[in-house]
Amino acid sequence: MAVRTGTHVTPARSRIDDLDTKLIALLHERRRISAGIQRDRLANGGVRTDTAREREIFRRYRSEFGSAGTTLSSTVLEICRGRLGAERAHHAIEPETGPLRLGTFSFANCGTVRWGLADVPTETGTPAAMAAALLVGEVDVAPISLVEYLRHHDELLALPGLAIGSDGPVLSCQLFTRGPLEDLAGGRVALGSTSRTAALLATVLLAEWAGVDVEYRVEPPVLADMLRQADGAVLIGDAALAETLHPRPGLRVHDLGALWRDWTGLPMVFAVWAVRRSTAARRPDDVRAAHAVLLEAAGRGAANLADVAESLAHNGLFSGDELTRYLGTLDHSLGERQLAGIRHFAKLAARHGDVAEDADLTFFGGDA
Ligand SMILES: C=C(O[C@@H]1C=C(C(=O)O)C=C[C@H]1O)C(=O)O
Repeated sequence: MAVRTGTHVTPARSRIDDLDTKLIALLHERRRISAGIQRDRLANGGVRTDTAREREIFRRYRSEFGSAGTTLSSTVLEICRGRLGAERAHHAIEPETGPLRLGTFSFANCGTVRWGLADVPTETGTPAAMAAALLVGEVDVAPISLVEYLRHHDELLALPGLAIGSDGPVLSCQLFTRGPLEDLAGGRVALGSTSRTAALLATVLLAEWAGVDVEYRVEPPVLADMLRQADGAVLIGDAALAETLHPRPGLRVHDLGALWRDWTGLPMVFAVWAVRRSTAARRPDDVRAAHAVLLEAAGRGAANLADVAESLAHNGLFSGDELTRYLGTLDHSLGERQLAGIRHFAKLAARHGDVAEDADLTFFGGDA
């Protein structure tokens, strides 16, 4: 189908539409074939999926497209065989020895921990890529979006004392609109595809606090494109921070951490650190050691925020002062108030149908 801009059809756009049509048809075909293979595997007494094979697929996409390839392959697999199910955790491929593989987010929100980790090798990626890597066993201990944790709570354990959140403004989980929130009623909000928690928080806040009914669409996290088709947009990470520190004229920036605290009086936790239950059961001492390394790294980073900020400023996106302010705003703690925030959010999330009623945090070591 051709797309019209003004009165004339753009040939390049119509080629893109053709390609999307073909990609969608290919995905349908892939899903049909995959369903047949899954049926055969189950009929022969096997499990529905083959983790080694899926890892091969992840690697292939990753070698083509980097961390976006990991996200893409996890989405392709999700379309073809359903969500990552409990059965796969038991089949994640895990080395029995050697150091556990640590993950962090590529965003500045992990800057403090990354700086503290210094030479400890880590994998970095977007929250979506890290969630996929943790669930399929490509990393062992990594931060994960709170919503992804809650969706997979029966496969994961959270690490005590470490999170990514805020007790008030967060600066990097934002809803951008042209007018007041009430004006969104009956309109459309684009949700950046890198986000799970902020996206769900925005939908909860708009429905339950602002009382507006809105249509949602997941879009690539590029603000200008998102707002071309929608009245509001949710962004996270460095892109959100940049659009907050240097706002576009005419746009209103609603800080989701601040809205949540105004509404509930509680801090918001956007991500926690987690380990697969299977890894925790098989290598408890190694997980304990990795946990200690992470807590120490976070502490060392927090005690040297100006240096952390300088190291991050080298990428040229933000100044050292901006980063010092941002890193000081983030809350990496996971105490009683943060847990109360998580539980309150989990209840609201369940009401909106995105996480199970019984989803809760279970901690490695059995405490908070
Ligand atoms: C504070 C942040 O929290 C994050 C928000 C996430 C989400 O919305 O799913 C996931 C991980 C964190 O990166 C941020 O993105 O800056």
